[in-house]
Amino acid sequence: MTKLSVNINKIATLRNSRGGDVPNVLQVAKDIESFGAEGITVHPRPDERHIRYQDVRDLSPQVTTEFNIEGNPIKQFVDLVLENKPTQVTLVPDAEDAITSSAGWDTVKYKDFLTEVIQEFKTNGIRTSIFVDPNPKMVEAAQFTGADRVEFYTEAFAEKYSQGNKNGILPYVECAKIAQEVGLGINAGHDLSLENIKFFKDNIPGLLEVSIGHALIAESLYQGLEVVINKYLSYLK
Ligand SMILES: CC(=O)[C@@H](O)[C@H](O)COP(=O)(O)O
Ligand SMILES: NCC(=O)COP(=O)(O)O
Repeated sequence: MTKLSVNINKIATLRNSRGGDVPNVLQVAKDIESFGAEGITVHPRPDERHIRYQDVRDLSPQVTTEFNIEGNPIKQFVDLVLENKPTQVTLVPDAEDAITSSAGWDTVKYKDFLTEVIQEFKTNGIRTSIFVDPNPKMVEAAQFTGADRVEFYTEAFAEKYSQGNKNGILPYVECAKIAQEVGLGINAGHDLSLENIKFFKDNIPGLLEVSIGHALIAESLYQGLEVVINKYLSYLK
């Protein structure tokens, strides 16, 4: 059984575009949970272009499923996570001006840094996961940071799959084996969608959790559009 954690960054993007409170991020998170999702993921970025630090504070006491906070562990992020004590923190090495996450950690080069931050989170009872490319060397070295899990960066798989190339799964299969051998739990995310999720899940043994945002929100828009348009039409008759 793989848990679905819904990334609600895009809900915050929509809200921020008008400066008001529609849609209400907290209410959407509660609804997502009531529809059966097993977790809520947020990825506050330093410019707060979508999820704001205050959203994290508001969500933290209200999320009743697994709360996963993702981000680059700069001081203000570490403080935010420690203040809110989510179920899981996922460390992502993204640049401040990154449009979205675009690479996993170099777990060899940043071993000491990651070990230190992870230790602090674990001491505070927070499960830790580190975002990694499907690179055997990086997954192997992740065990020495003390992380509980790795999150496979699935963009490369998703891109190949959308072009009809199913071989993009192979590095992930190899890395999943390594992760299991060295005792790391397996999460995955980035560009997973209704199109590719079943194939990914069926090929990755021990997949504990996926976090999905961009495609899931776009798919929800498409699948909800007809219902909503028909409601408007009925009121306009
Ligand atoms: C860690 C990761 O894979 C990201 O996909 C993510 O959390 C999405 O971030 P944005 O919503 O800022 O693109
Ligand atoms: N960790 C990945 C995530 O939270 C969502 O990524 P995406 O589905 O928005 O690409």
